[in-house]
Amino acid sequence: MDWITAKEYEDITYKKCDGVARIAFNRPNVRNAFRPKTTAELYDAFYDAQEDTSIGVVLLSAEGPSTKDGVYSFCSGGDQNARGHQGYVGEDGQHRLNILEVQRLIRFMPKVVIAVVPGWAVGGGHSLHVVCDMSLASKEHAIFKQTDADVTSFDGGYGSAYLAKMVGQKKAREIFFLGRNYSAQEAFEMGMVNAVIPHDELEDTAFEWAQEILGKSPMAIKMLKFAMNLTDDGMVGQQVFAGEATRLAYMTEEAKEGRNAFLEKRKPNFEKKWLP
Ligand SMILES: CC(C)(COP(=O)(O)OP(=O)(O)OC[C@H]1O[C@@H](n2cnc3c(N)ncnc32)[C@H](O)[C@@H]1OP(=O)(O)O)[C@@H](O)C(=O)NCCC(=O)NCCSC(=O)CCC(=O)c1ccccc1C(=O)O
Repeated sequence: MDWITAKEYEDITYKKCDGVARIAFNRPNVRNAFRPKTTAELYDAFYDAQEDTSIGVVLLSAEGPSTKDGVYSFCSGGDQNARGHQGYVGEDGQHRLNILEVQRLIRFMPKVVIAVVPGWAVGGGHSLHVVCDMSLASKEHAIFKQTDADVTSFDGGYGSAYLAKMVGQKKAREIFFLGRNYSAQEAFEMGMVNAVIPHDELEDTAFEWAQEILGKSPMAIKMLKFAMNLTDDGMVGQQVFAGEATRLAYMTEEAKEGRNAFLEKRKPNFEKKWLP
């Protein structure tokens, strides 16, 4: 693959190649924990990928391993060193909880987002893989773990409630209440990982999955993602789906007549096309 750096950041890497964007955590020595700078950079890169019409699939991955001990990680959640009294403290001294904005962008963007999990996926890092459309995990190194209840944190949205839709209520409660480690194979058997891949093939496989998706109809993929989100996302899910339906309606002759009639200050002529 001929990855081209799309933008330079401090806490993440951001590259593009053949319709695929790869956004990767780049703090491997702290198991890719995120601080406010990281979440701001993630949001910026995801937004760029959303707006780039040449991009259809985004891989959320991670650089590594740690130069300290050779351990691989996807993300270990919020950086506990940056955690202050009311959130995570950025360089400007403000306390923020803005990983949830990143989650919403992943959830609502009209492109497929695949979590590529090379190692630890823990706490808020676990929630991030849950909110992605699909997850691929390293056979040898991926470990899934929820530590929220150890550090008085609780992702009460996609990280837990949506996880429960995925793996079932009893299993989701076990994951959160006991905080155990689960292998890639166990995560696959629970239904929260799509495939277990030999570590050396993980990134190539993710790229191949992305290329398969890119061969499909962009409109159909987008509408399918939004349709599958809809029932779990309530009125916002309906809004996102209906927004795309409105775009489709705009493309009809009927919509053009409505717009033209307004601009020409006349009554619209909809030609009585009430389809059965
Ligand atoms: C991930 C571990 C299980 C890995 O264990 P191990 O392999 O033994 O490595 P360690 O020796 O523990 O770690 C190596 C090195 O990394 C540092 N480190 C690891 N994780 C973090 C972290 N999260 N923050 C800061 N530093 C970290 C560790 O200190 C070591 O450093 P050395 O200097 O080398 O000693 C294990 O590391 C582990 O359990 N990590 C902590 C996992 C955790 O509890 N994460 C936080 C969960 S809460 C969360 O993620 C916030 C969620 C959230 O963001 C949110 C939720 C709801 C609403 C809003 C928000 C929001 O926006 O904030």
